Amino acid sequence: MSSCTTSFSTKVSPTFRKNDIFLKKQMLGTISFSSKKDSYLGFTAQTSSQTDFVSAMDEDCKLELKSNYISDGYCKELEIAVRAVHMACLLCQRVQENLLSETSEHVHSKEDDSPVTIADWSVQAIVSWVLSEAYGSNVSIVAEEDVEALSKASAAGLLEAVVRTVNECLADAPRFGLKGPGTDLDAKAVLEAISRCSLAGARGSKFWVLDPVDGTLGFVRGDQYAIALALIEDGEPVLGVLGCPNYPMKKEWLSYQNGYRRILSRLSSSTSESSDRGSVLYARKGGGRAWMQPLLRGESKFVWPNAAREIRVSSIDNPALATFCEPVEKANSSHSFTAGLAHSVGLRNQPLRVYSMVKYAAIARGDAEIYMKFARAGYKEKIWDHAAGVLIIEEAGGVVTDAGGQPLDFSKGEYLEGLDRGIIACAGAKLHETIIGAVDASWNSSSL
Ligand SMILES: Nc1ncnc2c1ncn2[C@@H]1O[C@H](COP(=O)(O)OS(=O)(=O)O)[C@@H](OP(=O)(O)O)[C@H]1O
Ligand SMILES: [Mg+2]
Ligand SMILES: [Mg+2]
Ligand SMILES: [Mg+2]
Repeated sequence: MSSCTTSFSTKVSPTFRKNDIFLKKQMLGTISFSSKKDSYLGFTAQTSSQTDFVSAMDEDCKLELKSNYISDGYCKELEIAVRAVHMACLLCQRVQENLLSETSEHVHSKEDDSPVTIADWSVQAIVSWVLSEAYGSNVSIVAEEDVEALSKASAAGLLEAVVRTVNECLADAPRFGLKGPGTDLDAKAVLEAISRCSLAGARGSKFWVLDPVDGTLGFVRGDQYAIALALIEDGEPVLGVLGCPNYPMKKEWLSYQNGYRRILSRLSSSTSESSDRGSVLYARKGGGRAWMQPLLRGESKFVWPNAAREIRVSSIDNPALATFCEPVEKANSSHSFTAGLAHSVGLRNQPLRVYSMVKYAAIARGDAEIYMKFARAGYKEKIWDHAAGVLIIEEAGGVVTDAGGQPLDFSKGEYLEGLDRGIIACAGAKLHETIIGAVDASWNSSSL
């Protein structure tokens, strides 16, 4: 992604021609004419910098493109977010391999008994540091982890491991076309980077949302997990990046359940296969397009830029042929309710139980058609568990709502307030309607 492509249309004089733009825009790379209907001209523009593009168009062409471009843009933000997530994926792969080989690393329990590891804190530090370098230390980020446990005197060894992991990862920054810190970050700088990501520190209507490791349980069990970064503006995700370090470009290994650990250890010892071990998905709001990149190999000389492939949701709309995903843990979503619902709509395939937002990735990539999550009454879904996945599915052609058919509301702080019963993501509107109808039909007789 050394440059960014954006599409838009604008009203111009009927005599305006493609060459008028080409002649004046050498600095922009290419602008190609896509359609001319009445007095509207469609463009696809490739540019390396949002600012160049906007100012050049204004100056030379006298077109009012500024607001158009900015609302369709997020070009620079996406570029940085994708690179930060790639770095985070490699960090997590290294930590997970260490966990699996049972050498050193620690898994801790939070107050709600959920796990947290050095990968969760380290990724949060990395992403926070990269975004702060790009946008200043006032950048607004809301993320899952805090530094309470890490700052205790008894956690000195843990903090040391996090600082070491962060610095190892930042040393790799130039491979991703990013500038590293020059000298290693000390513990204070790492703690600062982590604690900067708080709801209290999120100013204004535009902020980043980060789940440094989603599906930490899957991560510590040597299975699927994701790194999820999104940008929210005016209550809606406008950019989403999902790093899936154990979800290769090829889909086969996704459905390999019961024994993922063995697959992983084989992959890490095999150079040819490990080159296709993970993927990073991303999208910007409004373009109707989403992409996927292979993860760079940890040890190789392969450097940025990385090639991307466009992804699209599945075209299957017949429940009998569809596959549905759901959380692995019964405690996180009712398996009995979805089993009844699956039966009622004629879903025949076994549910694909996968940890983390990899479920959203599976729908966006066309590897499954339906994702359902019905948490127990009283549980409030967090924005970082959904923002990136929702946008990527929508831009890849899918539909995501609550069980009442309403869009998820990212405008009320840390939680998805007002969520009706559960979350339903589908490859298309027809399947979505079917599932929503079935939830209504079976809800009252359920014990949820
Ligand atoms: N009780 C309860 N109900 C519903 N959801 C909960 C619950 N507790 C936690 N969480 C959140 O679920 C996130 C993991 O979701 P998954 O879909 O990966 O679930 S599962 O691990 O496959 O069962 C997980 O995200 P991470 O903490 O990032 O792993 C939690 O935010
Ligand atoms: Mg967690
Ligand atoms: Mg999560
Ligand atoms: Mg998490």
